[in-house]
Amino acid sequence: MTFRIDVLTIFPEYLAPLGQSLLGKAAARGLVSVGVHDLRQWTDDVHRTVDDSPYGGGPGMVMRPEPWGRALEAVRPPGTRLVVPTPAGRPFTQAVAAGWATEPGLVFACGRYEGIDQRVADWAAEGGPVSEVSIGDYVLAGGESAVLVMVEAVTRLLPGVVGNAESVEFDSHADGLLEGPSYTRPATWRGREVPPVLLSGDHAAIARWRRAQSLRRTADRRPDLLAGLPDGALTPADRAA
Ligand SMILES: COc1ccc2nc(C(=O)O)sc2c1
Repeated sequence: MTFRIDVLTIFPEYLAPLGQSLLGKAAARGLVSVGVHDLRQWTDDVHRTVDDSPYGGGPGMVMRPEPWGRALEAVRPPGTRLVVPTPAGRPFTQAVAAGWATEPGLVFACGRYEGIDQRVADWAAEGGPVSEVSIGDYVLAGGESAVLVMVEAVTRLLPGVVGNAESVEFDSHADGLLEGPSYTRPATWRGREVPPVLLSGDHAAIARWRRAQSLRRTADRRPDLLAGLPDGALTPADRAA
């Protein structure tokens, strides 16, 4: 089953990286298909206008609803989730990415200026799920960077995209915790040793050590993740770590 991604933007060249590396290989293998569309195709004036002044006054410009309505009618398969990156969105998380990866595809609407007329998302909700999401507590100039982030997070979870499926399973956030430290050769580098347990061949001890490191790093860097774990996620051994 090919996962279909469509992106609507006034800066299609910004999404060129979607054709590279991991996603490029996945597309070449038919796992993913990507369409990037210039919103101005659906404008209705000689100047190809996509923005206008905000009702009620205020700084900046708002993206007009008409081009978006026509573009979404042309591009969005019925029932497909519409994702609208916005600083006012719900958090985009690994769990959200995992959920979206089980769907047939996604359509992304990249805002610019002060955002898209709210009636577009409200109207689009009549034709399928709409997710207004943010990739973090900072403000970008537009949705394009956020789309690159979200497309990468989602597509790497699709079956067959990442070579070693196990590596996805042990990613940071995959189990709600941060990944612990990783090491490779040489065993000693500039006077620094690799933790001996990793050279011991004792796989049970290595697994315990890695879990303890993951818990310690999460408690230190992201205590909010620990607080958000479901009941029973931490074993007695975890609590003793
Ligand atoms: C106008 O469109 C925007 C502007 C800023 C912005 N910032 C985002 C974020 O996720 O931080 S998404 C997004 C979309």
